[in-house]
Amino acid sequence: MSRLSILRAAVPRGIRSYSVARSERSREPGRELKLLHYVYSQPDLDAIRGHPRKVLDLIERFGEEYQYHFMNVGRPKGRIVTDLIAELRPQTMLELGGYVGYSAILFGDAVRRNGGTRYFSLELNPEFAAISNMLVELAGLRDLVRICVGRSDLSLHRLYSSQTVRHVELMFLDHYKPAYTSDLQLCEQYGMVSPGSVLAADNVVRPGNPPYLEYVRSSVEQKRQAAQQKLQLQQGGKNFNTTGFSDRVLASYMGKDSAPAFEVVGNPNLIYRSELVQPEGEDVSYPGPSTFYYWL
Ligand SMILES: C[S@@+](CC[C@H](N)C(=O)[O-])C[C@H]1O[C@@H](n2cnc3c(N)ncnc32)[C@H](O)[C@@H]1O
Repeated sequence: MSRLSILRAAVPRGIRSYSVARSERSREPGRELKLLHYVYSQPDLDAIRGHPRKVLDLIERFGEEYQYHFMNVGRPKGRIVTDLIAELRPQTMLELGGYVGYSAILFGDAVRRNGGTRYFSLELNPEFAAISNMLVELAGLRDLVRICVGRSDLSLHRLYSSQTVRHVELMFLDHYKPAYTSDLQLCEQYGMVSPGSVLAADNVVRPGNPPYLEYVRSSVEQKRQAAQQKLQLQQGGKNFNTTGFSDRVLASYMGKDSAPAFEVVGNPNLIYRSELVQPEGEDVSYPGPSTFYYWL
């Protein structure tokens, strides 16, 4: 089960604990396409059409019935983000890593119910993006959710330079772990992430994301020094900081030899405020807590 953390500009929340059911679910290749067939072969498809919750229920039911593992954010962590959406009422929300659309449907629906108008789901894998698109369509969220196919840094650059998105109100990070920091820095450099932005990042404690946590917890002075050092060494942002990641994480999605598309140092003057929040759990056997960070 994946983890999630949230960064936000608001009153800190309390610490809650939660755990996640562990099971030996299959990671068989092609299960995502099977999911699409399963959903679209439902006899009561017309009753499902236009109902985001029913589409989410089907995604969950398919995984449970066939013991397939899907990398969806799921309900406990999802609830924390939907609570954030209800509180912040963002007009526009972005997610990095859309997979088959579970979070886009869950959060896109919440954005719409809270008066928002746009949800951008950035997904690297064109097959996942296509599946997501079809599920978003079925959920009746086509007008709100836009799926951007390709690597997140290029999509962020395109969204910024086309003036489609100038300020990130709420962003959900759930993609290639080493890209969390470089994508955040890219958003900072463009001014898309600025005071008032709220970031929710999954998996920062387990399997962990030490560079990201270090970056957002650093002081302005520390970040200025790091930025200067980076520029002096002419390392720029062309390498992902891979410190503390397992080989498995580095090899996932983009691959261990991948690099960010842009040389950026971010905006060291931004101050983030973070707080650990653990969502309420389901299964005490799960060995570690999930964490949520709130940033200002
Ligand atoms: C954990 S899944 C996302 C789950 C989804 N947020 C949900 O809860 O339904 C991670 C996804 O990020 C995508 N991904 C990985 N690296 C990416 C990148 N650099 N840009 C865009 N998407 C990426 C993967 O293809 C995968 O579909």
